[in-house]
Amino acid sequence: MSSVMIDIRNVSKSYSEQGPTVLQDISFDIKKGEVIAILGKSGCGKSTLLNCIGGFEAVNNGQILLDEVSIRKPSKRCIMLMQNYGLLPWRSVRKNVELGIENISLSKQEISERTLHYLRMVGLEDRANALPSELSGGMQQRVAIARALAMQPEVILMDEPFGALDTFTRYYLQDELMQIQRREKMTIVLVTHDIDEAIYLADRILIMKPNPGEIHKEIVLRLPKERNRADADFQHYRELIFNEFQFTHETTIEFNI
Ligand SMILES: Nc1ncnc2c1ncn2[C@@H]1O[C@H](COP(=O)(O)OP(=O)(O)OP(=O)(O)O)[C@@H](O)[C@H]1O
Repeated sequence: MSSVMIDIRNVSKSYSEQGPTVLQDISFDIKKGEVIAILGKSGCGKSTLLNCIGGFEAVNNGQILLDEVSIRKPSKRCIMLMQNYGLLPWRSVRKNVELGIENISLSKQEISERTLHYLRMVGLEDRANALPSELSGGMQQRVAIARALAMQPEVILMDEPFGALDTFTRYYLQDELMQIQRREKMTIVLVTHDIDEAIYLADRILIMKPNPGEIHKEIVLRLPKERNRADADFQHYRELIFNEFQFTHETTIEFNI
């Protein structure tokens, strides 16, 4: 994992001429196969940054390069996984996964085989004919992950992908995602509010600060790929990040007994 894949150079962004600067002079790079988490308080510009990387929003200054070519519009090499799953309610699970690969030059059999392959990978091949409404939130997110994987992108952008799920489903899907990421060697950029999720999944965490949105700190996680939320190194990073957000030690409470 060494070559730079995405290069974000001095990027600034406002949504309108008179509007506030949402992103200011943001620069960092993302290596092929790397998992980057972008962490920050609400409104600091995380989703805006992700949308600029995906080519859904234009930048005002600077540029974003994918393999040295400027990103100006969305591409199949780099796709977005939304928090609300983006499934079509009238299409079966299988048909939802096929949606992403219908318009590329694959035969019907190839589409069907690829769809089943990724549904199997997320453990849902036996629900292929169900409608999204017949599945739990976690299962719907697995369908969305299978649909994204079936497109075989090189980069997956994730905006709070597990935010709406309960803790156990979230842990389960985080584990599943990491196994798939290792197998498929995808590059992932993950926006999250969840400090533990960032430490559990990422190689590197970028902490943003708001008004205007800037990269405040980069934390390289020197942890093995197989992580344990309970071990001392994990706690060390948790404390480091909590302190960055000044969650801890803002006030001292004394108890007089
Ligand atoms: N399409 C838009 N038009 C105008 N302003 C926008 C638009 N999208 C976002 N903003 C503004 O840009 C700022 C950053 O929003 P953004 O959604 O990128 O932040 P965020 O860090 O992802 O927030 P959250 O964690 O709450 O999702 C906010 O002030 C928001 O109101």
